[in-house]
Amino acid sequence: MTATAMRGPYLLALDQGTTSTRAIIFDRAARLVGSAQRELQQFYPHDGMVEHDPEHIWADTVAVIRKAIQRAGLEAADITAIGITNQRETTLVWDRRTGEPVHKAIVWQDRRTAAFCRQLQRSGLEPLVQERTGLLIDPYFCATKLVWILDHVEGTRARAERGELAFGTVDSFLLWRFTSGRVHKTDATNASRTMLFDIERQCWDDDLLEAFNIPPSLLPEVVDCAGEFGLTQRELFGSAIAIAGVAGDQQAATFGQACFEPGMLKSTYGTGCFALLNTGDKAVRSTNRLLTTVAYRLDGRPTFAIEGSIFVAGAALQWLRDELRMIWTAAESEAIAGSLPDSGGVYMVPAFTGLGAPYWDPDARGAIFGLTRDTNGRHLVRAALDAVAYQTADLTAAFAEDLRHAGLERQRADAPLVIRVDGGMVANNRLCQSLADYCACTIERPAVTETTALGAAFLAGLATGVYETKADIAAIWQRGAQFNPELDTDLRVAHLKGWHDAVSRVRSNSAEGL
Ligand SMILES: Nc1ncnc2c1ncn2[C@@H]1O[C@H](COP(=O)(O)OP(=O)(O)O)[C@@H](O)[C@H]1O
Ligand SMILES: O=P(O)(O)OC[C@H](O)CO
Repeated sequence: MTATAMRGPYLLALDQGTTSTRAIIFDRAARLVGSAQRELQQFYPHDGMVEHDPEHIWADTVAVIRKAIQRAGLEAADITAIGITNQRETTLVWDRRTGEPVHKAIVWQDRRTAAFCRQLQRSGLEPLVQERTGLLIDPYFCATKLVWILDHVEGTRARAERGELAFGTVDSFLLWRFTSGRVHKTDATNASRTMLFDIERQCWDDDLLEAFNIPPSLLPEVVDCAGEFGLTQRELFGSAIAIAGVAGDQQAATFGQACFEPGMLKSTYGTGCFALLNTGDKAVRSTNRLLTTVAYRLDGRPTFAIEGSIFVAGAALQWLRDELRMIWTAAESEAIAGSLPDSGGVYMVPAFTGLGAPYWDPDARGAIFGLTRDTNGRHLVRAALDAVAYQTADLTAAFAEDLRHAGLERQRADAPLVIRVDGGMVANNRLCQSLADYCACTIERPAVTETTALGAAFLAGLATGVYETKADIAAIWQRGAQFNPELDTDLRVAHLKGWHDAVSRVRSNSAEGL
């Protein structure tokens, strides 16, 4: 269907992700009307360091929005509102007067503060961090990255103390630029990833700010995910557009998947994998080292989630493609892996940047086990896909236990756990089947798999009356495909055991195990 055959209102989602920046325009029924995308340059200045250029992020943002509007055959005035969604935890500091960043953005994957985090753990700060923020001490989150900038970029601490600088995640930086410095805000989901935000009281935490020695004047105001975030400067797109929604990308995907009820679970498979389980108005504390986070906040009321974050999912296939040159495209992994009954006893633990949930081991490194004389490239491809499924199975086991502890078991104990999946990898049917097999649950793939962008559009639509309630949005969500477990239970148990043996051998303290 062409844009002209469709009718407004139109919502524009800006999805600023780790590897690319996308603008997607949806109509009210979540049909895609126009889109544009730009790859984002990655900087690896040193082992374990990952940076982005904030000026690239800004230039790409403006360019993809203009292009998407043009491709949709629309004008800025036709867009009801913009929803912003972004790679989370990536940390920026800029000058309040000029808007100029003082350093490149330090990306969520960056491990430069690993030693500092170990020192903080030894100092006994972790229980306070867990209680207030729902997080664990890890280089992943903003706080230690921000401290690094204040301590390593000459003059920044003094300038911060004089109130001259602003800190924010990518959403805040974009809001600042869109509004020419008039708005310094973030939403509660992005704030909940900083390690400085009290998720129960929904405010910045003075004790943590003091412990990290962070001047409060740096911080943005924290607001709901749907509301008034200001207008884009008129010169940018021809006329001003209202910004009416903001959420971190994994939370936006949760919203785009219409996971509005406690017990609903989504898992997104891109560079990494991030699974969020809605726990309603209760901030459930994990007994399995999962994170407690804000899923979304509307009308001042937070809805919480527990989250399992896996750092490497699709990135393992990129590695097979770019470094080992075993495949030409990630997509061909489906046929290659599907040509084998299993990985032939080969296990790949893709801990390239350490292990995330539930292990949280920044010093673990990747390994391949079980090689024999007849192992070939196809086994490695299968092992890479299976590793994504095994890691998800670790998360679902942890989710199930946490729910039991919290007395939040699914409404019907005999109903299979359902995971709504999305992200670039889930085009792969072999992966979806392995997810169903190893997690022993039903996998639902929506008709629209751009759920991150869709979630941001939904939030902007809620704020502007395009949708009246979340129920309107839930009615739009449609299943595209379903996968059910087919693997024999004994094989499932044996393969998971093989995986856990492999994981225990890459742990930096291998005695710890799971
Ligand atoms: N058909 C496929 N099978 C397996 N992996 C895929 C497939 N298509 C894309 N990928 C992987 O998905 C990732 C891209 O997904 P995307 O959601 O765009 O990621 P991100 O938002 O993290 O940049 C890449 O790592 C790529 O290797
Ligand atoms: O940009 P993505 O899709 O790789 O997501 C990154 C996450 O938000 C990191 O927490």
